Amino acid sequence: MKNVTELFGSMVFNDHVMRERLPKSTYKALKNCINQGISLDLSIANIVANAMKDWAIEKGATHFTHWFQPMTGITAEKHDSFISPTSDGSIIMEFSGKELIKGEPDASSFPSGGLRATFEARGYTAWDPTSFAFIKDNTLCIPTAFCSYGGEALDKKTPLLRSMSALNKEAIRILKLFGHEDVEKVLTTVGPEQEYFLVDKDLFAKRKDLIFCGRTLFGAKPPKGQELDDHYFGTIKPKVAAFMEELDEELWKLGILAKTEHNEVAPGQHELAPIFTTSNISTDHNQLTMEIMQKVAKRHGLVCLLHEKPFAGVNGSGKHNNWSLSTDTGINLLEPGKSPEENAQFLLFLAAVVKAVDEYQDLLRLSVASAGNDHRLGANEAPPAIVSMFLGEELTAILESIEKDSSYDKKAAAYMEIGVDVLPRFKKDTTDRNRTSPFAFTGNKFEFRMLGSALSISGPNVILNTIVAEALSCFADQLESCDNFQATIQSIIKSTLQEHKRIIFNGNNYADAWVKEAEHRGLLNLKSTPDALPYFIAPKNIELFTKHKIFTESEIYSRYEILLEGYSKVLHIESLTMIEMVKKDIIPAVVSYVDHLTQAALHKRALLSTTCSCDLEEGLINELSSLSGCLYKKLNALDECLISSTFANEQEKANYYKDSVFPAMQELRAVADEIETLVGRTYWPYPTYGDLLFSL
Ligand SMILES: NC(=O)CC[C@H](N)C(=O)O
Repeated sequence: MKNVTELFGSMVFNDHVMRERLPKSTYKALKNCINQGISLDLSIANIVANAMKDWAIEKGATHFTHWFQPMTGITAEKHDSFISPTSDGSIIMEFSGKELIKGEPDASSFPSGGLRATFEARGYTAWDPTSFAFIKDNTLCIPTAFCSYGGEALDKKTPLLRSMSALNKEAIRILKLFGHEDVEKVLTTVGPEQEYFLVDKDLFAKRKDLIFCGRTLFGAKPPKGQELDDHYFGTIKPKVAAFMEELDEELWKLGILAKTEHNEVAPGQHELAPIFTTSNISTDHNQLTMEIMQKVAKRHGLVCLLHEKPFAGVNGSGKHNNWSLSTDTGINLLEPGKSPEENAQFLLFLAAVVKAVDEYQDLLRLSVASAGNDHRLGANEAPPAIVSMFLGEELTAILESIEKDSSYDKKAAAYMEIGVDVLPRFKKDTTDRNRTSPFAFTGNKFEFRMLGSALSISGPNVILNTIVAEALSCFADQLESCDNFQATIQSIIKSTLQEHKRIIFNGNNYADAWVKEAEHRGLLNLKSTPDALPYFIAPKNIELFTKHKIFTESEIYSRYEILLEGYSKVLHIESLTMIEMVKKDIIPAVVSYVDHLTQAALHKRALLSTTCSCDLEEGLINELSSLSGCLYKKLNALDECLISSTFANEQEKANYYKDSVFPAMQELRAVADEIETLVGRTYWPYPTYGDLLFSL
């Protein structure tokens, strides 16, 4: 029996360890820097670094690294040992404050989107003391931000921290008006539900598409998929349970709040949900969770697929981002209150989210845009590409009553004397969860469901924090200069509803009627990544980001370029993989099988002359010959698509991949999948969908 309380955080230089190991004054100074966001004095950093090193060495560490999140969407690390030579030929183990605070990795091979000239290859990593250092693979990892020589953010952490501080600033303005003088900080919190697939390692190794692209590029539909709904919450198979047990242990050691695990809807699909924590730590933890899932899976003879749509025809994998706001005094600002005054505050924050989501639906959409997620959105329990909000019937009715100046219900009358007469008291929303909604209110938080499973949660949370900060800032401007606080709140909520209620939709987001209705309401329907990304550089969005100091204009352009480039590159790699699979494996398989059938027919004929029927062989030979002719044509068409012309810019290139390359890939796949259904098992070069999905 493991002692989970002892295990938990045992590899983290957390607050508990700091208090234990640092001199009181150093601890206090460090905490002060963390809380106030000010930089650490070198003399203090030296003491912290030394204590960290001693602690890490005791735990078996030999190296340290600045652990950062470049714009690849994954993490990066460069290990340095603690050794330092002495004059007598031996070594001592050293780690200085300077090494803790700042690193200078060569940044030249990370995507920078033009932010870093090649002659300025250096980048800086700077310690983020709001996220604890930890030990992974005998290396002390120091969470850091990563920026260019000129100071521009080259990573995913820096903008997230900036967005958290923007939201803090604006939320505090509002809270002061409500009399919360004791609140010093408002933090955004996130709990990301991580979905993933597990497949057998040996089967994985036989599929180039899984190896190179993380998803199947071919595969005929198996006789059984998820039709019977028998996998969702089903008994966890022993092999998977053993994986989950070790995964939990590894995550707990790193202080990751792994809480819930279950089988998901698709066969072979699972989910791990942590307890929420501040957005910054949650983002670090989610990156670690994805990394450790993949490592632990290998130790169990499995491969963990984080792709958003590894298999066509069954559910994809998402990462539902449960987002909320809370104060350092412990108030969840998205929790409906018990009194009308509390509800006035709640409804104001809610209105800010409504305004934010409607005004910046383009940014929310593009924050989840990737080649992988394009396959997922709009089907199999994943939300569609049209951003809308689900508030549930009760909350919607309350907001409507405010908008129309009508009483919500009779019970509300009891609270009229308080002066916020149409801001009634109400219970937590109890309506059913709507799985098709991209952005659903779930009682005391919003579940942003559009995120794909492989995505760093940084991007979507940067957007969420920033757009809500902007809405709160508008409200604060009005409230700070008004004469009648309560009347102004009411009018803000009312006008917000009038202007933005088009974004609220509680119905079925999959229905064709919704697509039409959404269009009628003027909502965006950005179906693909290249359709969504240009909104990054829309003037209103540049203004938003620069106003709140989230991104400079050049940082915005760099991200836009990187994302576009990433999209085209993924499709290019997928196309090349398809071509290789068809040429090297699928064609030889069909040819052999047809030859086998031909030989069989010839042998029959030789033995029994014309009396024997060769209908089966002839039928299959004919069918396969015609399909393989078609396959060859589609293969050449895709091949030709890739001998591309030059493009004026990355947008044009991404559009080309979407409009020309992608359809050619789909057409090639369709023919190959049909061929797969006809070719004998021993001839087919790959494990089938049935093998992959039901192997554990
Ligand atoms: N049951 C569920 O929550 C399914 C979610 C779904 N897998 C998605 O892609 O978002």
